[in-house]
Amino acid sequence: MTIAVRDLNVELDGRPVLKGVSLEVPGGSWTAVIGPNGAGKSTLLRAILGLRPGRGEVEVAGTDLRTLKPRQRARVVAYAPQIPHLPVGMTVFDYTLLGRSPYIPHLGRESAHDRAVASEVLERLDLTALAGRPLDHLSGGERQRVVLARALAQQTSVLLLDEPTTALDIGHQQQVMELIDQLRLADELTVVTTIHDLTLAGQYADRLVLLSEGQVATAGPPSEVLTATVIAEHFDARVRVSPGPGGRPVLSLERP
Ligand SMILES: Nc1ncnc2c1ncn2[C@@H]1O[C@H](COP(=O)(O)OP(=O)(O)OP(=O)(O)O)[C@@H](O)[C@H]1O
Repeated sequence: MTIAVRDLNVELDGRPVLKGVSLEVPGGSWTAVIGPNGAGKSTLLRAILGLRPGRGEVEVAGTDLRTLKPRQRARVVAYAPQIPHLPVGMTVFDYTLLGRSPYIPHLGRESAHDRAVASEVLERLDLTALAGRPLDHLSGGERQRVVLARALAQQTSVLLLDEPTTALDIGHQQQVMELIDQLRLADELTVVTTIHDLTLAGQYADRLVLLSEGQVATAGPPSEVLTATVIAEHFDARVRVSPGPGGRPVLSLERP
């Protein structure tokens, strides 16, 4: 499912946060939205989801998600927010099962299939041992994977993930990124992630979109976007960029 954003402008508290943003994410591809703190990355994800009103067009497979009811929307797009609301006392399994809500009839109960999907997702994310644990008894990284589990349990064609790896150790970062990539290839998922780890973004995404002060500063394949000059200009950081696996750029910080 293609995502198309055209000339999107979003104001929050009367302040322009996104200014004339346009981007096209082809179906089955992975786009990483990068940029400094406060650039508007999370706002862009929420606008695609239809949760931030704005001027301009946002379409997923030709449909403006703002015109859909929440249940319909949740069958098309799954969203893992950066700071999720986690119900106190709810177990990991029940929280993951919430991802099946769009498929459960009103006043109905989840089916054996819904429970099987939730179990399978927990297994793939290495969370089976925590299934009965309350959410408030988890570490930050465990909680982050559970939020991703809930999103994956929705089995949508589009995944919007806001900083899915920030709290994860290096092994779980790799596991989560590999899993997203496998799902993308196997099920032709369209993925948009915000991500601060630029090397990780460059290793997995087909395309990077660099937001700066609410505007698209540059967009393209990782090797074109992740240059020392671009990073210095927009992040005020000194980095060395060397070719990594498959020619994809690897960044290392250089002390001034
Ligand atoms: N609900 C809100 N009301 C008013 N301003 C907001 C709101 N949410 C975010 N902002 C402002 O909008 C700008 C963009 O915020 P956003 O969260 O989209 O940035 P970001 O690029 O995701 O940042 P970060 O990398 O720090 O997560 C920031 O200046 C922020 O202070």
